[in-house]
Amino acid sequence: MASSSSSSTQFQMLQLQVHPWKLPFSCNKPLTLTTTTLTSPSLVQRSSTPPFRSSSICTHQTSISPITSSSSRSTNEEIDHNSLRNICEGFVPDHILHRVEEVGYLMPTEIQRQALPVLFSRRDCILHAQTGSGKTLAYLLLIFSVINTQRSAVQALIVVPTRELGMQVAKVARMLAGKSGQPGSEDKSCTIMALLDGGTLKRQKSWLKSEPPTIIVATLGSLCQMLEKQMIKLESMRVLVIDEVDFMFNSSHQVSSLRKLLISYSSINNRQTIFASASIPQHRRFLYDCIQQKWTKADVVHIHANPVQPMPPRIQHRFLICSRSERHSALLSLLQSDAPQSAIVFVNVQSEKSKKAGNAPATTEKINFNSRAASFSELRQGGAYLLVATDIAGRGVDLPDTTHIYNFDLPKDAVHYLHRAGRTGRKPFSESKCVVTSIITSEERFVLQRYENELMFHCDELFL
Ligand SMILES: Nc1ncnc2c1ncn2[C@@H]1O[C@H](COP(=O)(O)OP(=O)(O)OP(=O)(O)O)[C@@H](O)[C@H]1O
Repeated sequence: MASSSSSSTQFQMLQLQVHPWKLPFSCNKPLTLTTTTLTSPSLVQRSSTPPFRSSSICTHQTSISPITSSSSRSTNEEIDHNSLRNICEGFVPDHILHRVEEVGYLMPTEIQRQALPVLFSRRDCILHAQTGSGKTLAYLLLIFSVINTQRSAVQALIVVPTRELGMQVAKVARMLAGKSGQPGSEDKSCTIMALLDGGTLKRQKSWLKSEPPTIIVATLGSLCQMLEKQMIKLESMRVLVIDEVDFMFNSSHQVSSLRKLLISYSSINNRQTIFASASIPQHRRFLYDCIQQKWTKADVVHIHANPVQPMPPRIQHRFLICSRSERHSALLSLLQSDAPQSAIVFVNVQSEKSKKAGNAPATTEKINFNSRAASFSELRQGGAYLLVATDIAGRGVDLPDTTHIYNFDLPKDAVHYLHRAGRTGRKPFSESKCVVTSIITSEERFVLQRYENELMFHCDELFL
C-alpha cells in the first residue's frame, strides 16, 4: 500500500484539455445503527464473528427511507423538517449554518442525517458509510458545535492518513468557518492549521507558540513530533477525529503512533472520539477493540449507513480482458470511446520483485509531496483532467467531477477496489452514471469476481 510517509511516490498528473469528460440515547451500551436502502435479506453483512458475547452489543436495525433528493421534495415544510439546518440548529452556530447553505448543502446525506444527532449528544461514534457520502461535513459540523472560539486552545484534532486528504479537509473546514454574506457572521477567531507531512514545521511551531489554532488537521508523523515537543497538548481537545481509520490501523508506519495517541487521549475528560471510513473490515471486532482498549467510551455508537451497498449504486462496473502487453492500447481505446469528462487511471506501486526483474514501472515519473499537492490544487481549479495515480489518491480524495475510473492494474484487494471506485460518484444527490473499468488478464478474472462477491456488486464484461 502506498504510504504517506514515502516522500517519493509514483504519481503522475496529466492535465488534458480533452473534448467532450451524511437521538440522543439514554442507553449506555455500544450501539450499531444499521440502515439500508436495499432490503434483500440475502445480502446481509458478512462480518466475522467477534470474540465477545453478542449481547454486549445493542443492535438497532432501523429501517429508514432513502435519502430525500432535491427532486423528490414535496413541500417546503418537508424540506425544512428534514434540512441540515433543522438537524443542526441549536448546536451549530448560525453563521456556520449560513455558510453551509451558501455552499449548497441544504439536505443531509444519509450518514449526516443519522450521525449528527448522535454526534451532538457527545457520544463517541464510528461513522461507517459509502465513499463520497459526506462523512467530512458530519464530523466538521460536530466540531463547529463544540468549539468555543473565545478560548485560546486547540479544541479539535482531525487525523488523516495523507497530506492530500489533510489539505482537502482543512480547506473544507476553512470554507465553513469563513465569512458568509450575513452581517456579523464572520468568525474571526476560528483558525485551522494544516499540520501535514512535508510541510514546514518551523512555521507551525511559531504559530502554535504565538496563538494556538482552534482546529488542527494533521498527519500522524508531524503531529507526533509536535506532541513530543509538547507544542500541542491533548488536555484541551474536545474532539478527536480519525479519518480513514482502517487505513491508519493497517499502515505499519502509522499504527503504533495511532495507538499511542488514542491511549493518551483516553485519559482526557470531556473527550469525544470519532472514527470514519467507508471500509471498516470486521467492524464488530473493531467496536470491541475500541471499548477494550479504551480508544472510545463504552457507549460508542457504530453508525453504518447502507451496509448492503458499500459503494454508491450509480457507479457502473465493467472489466475488459486483454493480455499484459495490450493494456496500454486497451486504455487508449477506452479513453477514446468513453471520452470521459474527467478520469483517474489507477496503477499499482511497482513491487520490489518486479524492479529486480528490470521491468518498467507503470508510471515513469516519481514526484514528491509538494509536487503532489500542487497537482491536486491544479485539478481542483477546474477543467478536464486525466490523473494517473497510485492508491495514495484512492483514500478520501474528493474530485467530484471525476466521471471515470480505470484500474490499469487490478487493486490488491476488495477494500482498495472500493476506495478507488469511490473516487467517482461523489455528488451525493446526483443520479448521473459514473463508470469504473478494470483492465485485467483472463487469469485475474477470478480475483475480480472475489471482489464482486465481497463488495456485493456486479461487473459487466466489455469488448472493444
Ligand atoms: N449535505 C450535502 N449536500 C450536498 N453535497 C454534499 C453534502 N455533504 C457532502 N457533500 C459533498 O459530497 C462530496 C463527498 O463528501 P466527503 O468527501 O465528505 O465524502 P466521504 O464520505 O468522506 O467519502 P470518502 O469515504 O471517500 O472519504 C463532497 O464533494 C461534498 O462537498
